[in-house]
Amino acid sequence: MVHVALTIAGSDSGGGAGIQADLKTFQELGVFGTSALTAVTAQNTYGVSAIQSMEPSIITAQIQAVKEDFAVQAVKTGMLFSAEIIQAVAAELRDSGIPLVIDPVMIAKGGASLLRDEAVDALKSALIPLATVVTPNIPEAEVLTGLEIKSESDIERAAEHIMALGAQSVVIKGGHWKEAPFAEDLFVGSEGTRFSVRSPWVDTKDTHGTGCTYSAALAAFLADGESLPEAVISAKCFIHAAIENGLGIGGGHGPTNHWAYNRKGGNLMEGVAVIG
Ligand SMILES: Nc1ncnc2c1ncn2[C@@H]1O[C@H](COP(=O)(O)OP(=O)(O)OP(=O)(O)O)[C@@H](O)[C@H]1O
Ligand SMILES: Cc1ncc(COP(=O)(O)O)c(N)n1
Repeated sequence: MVHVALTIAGSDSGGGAGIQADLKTFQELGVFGTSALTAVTAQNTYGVSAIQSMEPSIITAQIQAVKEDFAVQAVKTGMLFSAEIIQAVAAELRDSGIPLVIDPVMIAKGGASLLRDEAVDALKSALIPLATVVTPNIPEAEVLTGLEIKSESDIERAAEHIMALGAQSVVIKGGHWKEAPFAEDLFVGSEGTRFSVRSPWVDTKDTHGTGCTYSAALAAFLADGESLPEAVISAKCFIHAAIENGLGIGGGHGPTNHWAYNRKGGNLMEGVAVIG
């Protein structure tokens, strides 16, 4: 049976992040990708030059159209931009019973804001409580928790804080913590499940869309029936292969390689280790 996943996210004209990255990832992982577009960005590997968000009503209509026709097995959210959009998305996902990956996208690599400041409260109160898993990077975890993250114990404290907002589990991604010996993500789940997944650092500027690609892979592996801890490990393998085999296109922060995982045979743990 073909599994179906839904991404609710913004468009990146440059194709490396956003809904484009999500659909490429779903496709590579054999999951049928559907989408609800929240915003259009004019964007390339140098940055974002314009943003136009969608009316909440057309976002609601897209989600309903997909849900009415398909048995959606996992949903991921990316760029949501405003409190109104977050409320509209939350209304459609509440009580849906579908595993939900929330990537709390806030700032694009070039510095553009993809979430209005006043929308952070809505994210925390309306959407995060619905999450199967929330996947902040370290700056996003700082905004969500109000904590300054400077150490491993700060990362653990931030994870607990996000769980206290009502999320079932959290992955704090370590891609921005360059002083750490590994690119290491911490998973904290219900009933005390806790482990880290690490890979060697890849020395590259081509990391545009890593967060989107990672959370889309996590949703795809969940749609495919993996348990949450399994999907967290598999998604790390997918993103590590994608970063390690960069495409070398674009003059700024280039996209990652969505083909790499399968071209290297899929289901690979190469370089990835689970700790704890
Ligand atoms: N240079 C790198 N080498 C290896 N792994 C990396 C590197 N950069 C990020 N990662 C991994 O990529 C995934 C995404 O992490 P990151 O913290 O970069 O997310 P993000 O900040 O949401 O993405 P972006 O910076 O593109 O917005 C994580 O699994 C992280 O460990
Ligand atoms: C439309 C859109 N959505 C999300 C991101 C962030 O990308 P990421 O955090 O994956 O690099 C982006 N640059 N553009």
